[in-house]
Amino acid sequence: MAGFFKKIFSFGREEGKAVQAEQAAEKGAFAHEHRLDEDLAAEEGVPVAEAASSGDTAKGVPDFLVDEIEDKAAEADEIQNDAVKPATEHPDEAMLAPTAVSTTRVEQTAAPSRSGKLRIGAEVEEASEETTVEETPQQSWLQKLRSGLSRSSRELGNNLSGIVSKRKLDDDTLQDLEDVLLQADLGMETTTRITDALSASRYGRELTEKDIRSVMAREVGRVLEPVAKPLELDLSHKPHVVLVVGVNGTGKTTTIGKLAAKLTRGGLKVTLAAGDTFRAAAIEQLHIWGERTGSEVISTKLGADAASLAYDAYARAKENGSDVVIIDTAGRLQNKAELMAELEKIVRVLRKHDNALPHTVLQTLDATTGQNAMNQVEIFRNVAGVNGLVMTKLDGSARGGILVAIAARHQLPVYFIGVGEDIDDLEPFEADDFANAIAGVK
Ligand SMILES: Nc1nc2c(ncn2[C@@H]2O[C@H](COP(=O)(O)OP(=O)(O)OP(=O)(O)O)[C@@H](O)[C@H]2O)c(=O)[nH]1
Repeated sequence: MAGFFKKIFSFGREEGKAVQAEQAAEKGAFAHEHRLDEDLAAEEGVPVAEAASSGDTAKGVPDFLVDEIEDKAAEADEIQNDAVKPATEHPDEAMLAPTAVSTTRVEQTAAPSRSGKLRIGAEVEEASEETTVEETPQQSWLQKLRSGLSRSSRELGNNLSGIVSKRKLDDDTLQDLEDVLLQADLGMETTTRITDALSASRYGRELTEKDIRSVMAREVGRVLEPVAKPLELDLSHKPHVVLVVGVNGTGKTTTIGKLAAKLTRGGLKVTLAAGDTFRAAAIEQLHIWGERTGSEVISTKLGADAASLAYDAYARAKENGSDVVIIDTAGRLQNKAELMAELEKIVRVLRKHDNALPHTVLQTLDATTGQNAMNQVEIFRNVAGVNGLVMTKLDGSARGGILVAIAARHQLPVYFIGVGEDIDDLEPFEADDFANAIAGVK
């Protein structure tokens, strides 16, 4: 037995150990029957030219992505056992009429009232609450990140050793290096930064793999540093509304659960809205997260209007005094145009309450999908006004280079990374740790 101090308002990586025993018991409760190995994001390399010839039906959405999501929706429909009904289209007035909303009410321990701005990921307060939870040896999040990114780093190493063996840095070496860095999904901007920095300091001199890795870590760190920001919740407009969007299977619901756990442990009152009305399992999954985190869950029947549910959830969260309401959304509908229309509608309808809603639009990206994640950001940013990212599955066979390319292109804050399926596996994003892991620098 080992006692330790539980940090109540830290929202960081230290707290959370106190629920390990509970997690262990609950682990496995999630069937994950909807694991989407073949989600849209896995389909990489769709030629833009080929796709450009198809019709575009959603505002600001490249045609090839319309096709991709439509294809995935068709595939998913075949394998899905859920009895899916089409989302009903309501005129706005009808939509705002009361709907059959169900809630899971959960006993919450009395939480201190919070106000002002809170940074999620930073320590806010520490309490000396002794716990008696057995500490089980666990991989640290950094180990998980490193092992997740080891594939990227190992591939890079193999390619680099071919380039640098007994060669002085010349134009050919720089060209080879550029190819290797682009293959690692780092994107042209960051690749050029790295080759320019090496050229400036080592042109004509012998170059080792270690030299390249250390310049790479430094330059990637510089690209990531501006986007590594903690999520800020402004509780002056209680509840702070977080809309979570992303392609199916990228980890929206799981991330919502993990985030709710951080917030409730920090003394905040959270309401969850099951806005993925397309899939019964998603609604069920959110209810389980609600129970685990002591959050009230607002849901409705399968196939019901998601915008209406979001509208009702906000009203309920205001009524129940929530600090934060987190809204799940579908990652897939019958087709891509519908998905985009639904997201636009959720935003439009939420704004009937308050034009500033939603305050935060988080997009989840699956780190194992590589280049396609860039396309996903382009789409969801246009349609849903994404203003922050979470990269999930960095513990898996991650292809983390794309996060660097996305940071360089979009400069959207990366609030968290997902490093596992457990409740504690959501970590604040830290630029240097990530840069070192991807460059394979200790
Ligand atoms: N290894 C790992 N798995 C994760 C992580 N985040 C989510 N997952 C898993 O990824 C799968 C999909 O996660 P969900 O949260 O259901 O994804 P979603 O985006 O809500 O999917 P839809 O409801 O289909 O739109 C589940 O099996 C999760 O447990 C992570 O950081 N690491």
